[in-house]
Amino acid sequence: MRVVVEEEEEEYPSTPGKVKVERSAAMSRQLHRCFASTGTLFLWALFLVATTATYLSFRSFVDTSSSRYFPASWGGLHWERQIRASASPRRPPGSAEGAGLSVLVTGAAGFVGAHCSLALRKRGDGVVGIDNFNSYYDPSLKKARRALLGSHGVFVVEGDINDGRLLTKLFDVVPFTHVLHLAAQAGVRYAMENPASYVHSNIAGLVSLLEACKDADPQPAIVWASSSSVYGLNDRVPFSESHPTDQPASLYAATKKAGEEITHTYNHIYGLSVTGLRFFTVYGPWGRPDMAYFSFTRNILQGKPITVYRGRDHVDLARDFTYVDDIVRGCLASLDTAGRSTGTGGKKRGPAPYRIFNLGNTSPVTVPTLVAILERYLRVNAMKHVVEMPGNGDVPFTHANISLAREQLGYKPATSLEMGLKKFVRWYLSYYGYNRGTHEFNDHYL
Ligand SMILES: O=C(O)[C@H]1O[C@H](OP(=O)(O)OP(=O)(O)OC[C@H]2O[C@@H](n3ccc(=O)[nH]c3=O)[C@H](O)[C@@H]2O)[C@H](O)[C@@H](O)[C@@H]1O
Repeated sequence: MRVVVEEEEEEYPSTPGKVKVERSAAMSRQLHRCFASTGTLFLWALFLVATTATYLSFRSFVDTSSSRYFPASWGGLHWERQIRASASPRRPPGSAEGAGLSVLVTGAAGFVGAHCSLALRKRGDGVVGIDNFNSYYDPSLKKARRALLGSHGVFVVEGDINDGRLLTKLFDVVPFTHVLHLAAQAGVRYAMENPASYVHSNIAGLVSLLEACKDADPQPAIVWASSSSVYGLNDRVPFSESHPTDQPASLYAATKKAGEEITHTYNHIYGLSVTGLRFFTVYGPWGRPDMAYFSFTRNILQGKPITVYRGRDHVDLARDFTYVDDIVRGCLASLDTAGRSTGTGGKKRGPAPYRIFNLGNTSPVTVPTLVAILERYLRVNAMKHVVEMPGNGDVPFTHANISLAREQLGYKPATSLEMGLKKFVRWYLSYYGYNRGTHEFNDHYL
């Protein structure tokens, strides 16, 4: 305050004689002050520009961080037209099954994803797929599945479910009625080699997808793939949905169990309709090369040994192997009975369904029996290395109780392992070709 008063006195001198000298001194002081204040202003301006630039670049980082990690192979008017066309239901007017669904299928170039997408398309539903075509197993098989889907009018976007911008865009372009979420890092034993990939796909990817779903308007109903592995060390058989699932035996199982809890949260807070399906060792044509039935077939045909795990006390391992067509019927029935999500704009408007079902075959078969069936169809004896099951996340057996799915979904598995493997082997030979000079194929059984 004092300083201001003194300055005012200097600017307006009370003694006229002193004016000239004092004025020039004052002017120089004023100039100096002016420069000083311009300097301050300049500094402030610089500071503001820098802050704005930092803010803008932060915003643009937040906005585009996903596209930095996921190079954009999507977008544009043509792309949007393809998405809309693929998502449009084509059921005949007045169809008994209603107007048709519009389904976003994640993991559409995967084994179950491709089968479900085709089945949905064949009955007239709209389907858009998304898949990141990762190299967990041969991506050329995924591309072949995509080509098959393309020939039936199903468009598959190459992208990752962790790419929030892509998901938001998809929901902007299409008001999907349902999401069939099958994208995941699968495989029980691989989790020891690459644990981060399970967290990336099965946890972070799931949350990213749920975020997009809860923000979408309308919110879709979600049907997604959990796993029989959530039963972990449970030894009550057959496995029922009411049994505890708090003792997973692998990180894979733990991420699927976490998925069940995470989806429950989104159902509770945002009113998303959620159906979790516990698949039991799904197999069939166009299957996954990392699974035992597939890799055994390949090795047997190539004359390479196979490793057969055995449980403690020489007890054979057993699985409730479930044929893919049965699983597809369970998935479609789940979509049809899902019930609506209730939220809009991220806000819950009322309670929404939260369901969990086992989808198994209800008749476990031992691994040696699986091998024997393959040997019979392939007419080649396998070179078997029988080793004790390593402590790598495997469980000794699985067996589904499917009463709940039967009652609520009308689910009724219809394919025995014998029948299903016959179809698988036929597909395998037609897809990969067969060297008749080396191994004669047993047509009698096929
Ligand atoms: O039911 C499920 O939820 C799971 O089913 C399969 O997991 P898994 O049952 O372990 O299927 P495979 O990897 O095909 O193994 C089948 C059986 O063959 C045995 N096996 C596997 C590989 C091998 O080299 N030797 C061998 O004896 C396994 O121990 C197991 O008992 C899938 O790989 C999982 O993605 C899925 O979630």
